[in-house]
Amino acid sequence: MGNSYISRRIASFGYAFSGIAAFLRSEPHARIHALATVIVVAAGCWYKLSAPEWTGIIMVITLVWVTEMMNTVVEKIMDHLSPDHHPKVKWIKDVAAGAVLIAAIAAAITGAIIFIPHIL
Ligand SMILES: Nc1ncnc2c1ncn2[C@@H]1O[C@H](COP(=O)(O)OP(=O)(O)OP(=O)(O)O)[C@@H](O)[C@H]1O
Repeated sequence: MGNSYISRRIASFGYAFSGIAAFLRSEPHARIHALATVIVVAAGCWYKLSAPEWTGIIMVITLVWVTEMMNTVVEKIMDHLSPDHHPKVKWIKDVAAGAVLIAAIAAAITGAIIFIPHIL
């Protein structure tokens, strides 16, 4: 029983990693986020950010990735369940996109607060 529980948990990790790979393969947005993440992490190493600064950067990078992935999931669900144009679908997709926008604004402000003093 213990072994099968562990095998199921390992399989779940496999599905989660294949989900991340599928997101990167199918969504051009995801590749832009990946490039932006690499640039921000490289800049963080270059400016030798402190532990609290890294924590802030990692939190907002995560927030942007998670909201973008959930927004994509919402879009795919709605396109699958309701391919026709519908005001309720518009509301759902617009609110999901709004969540991504909030995360992106928070990331831009946090990035500015952390990096501008280093650059100056
Ligand atoms: N079935 C629909 N019914 C009503 N409005 C829709 C529908 N599909 C899309 N829209 C409108 O078009 C906008 C864009 O939707 P879409 O699914 O094309 O996402 P997108 O912003 O192009 O995302 P991506 O570029 O990641 O594909 C939605 O936010 C919504 O306002």
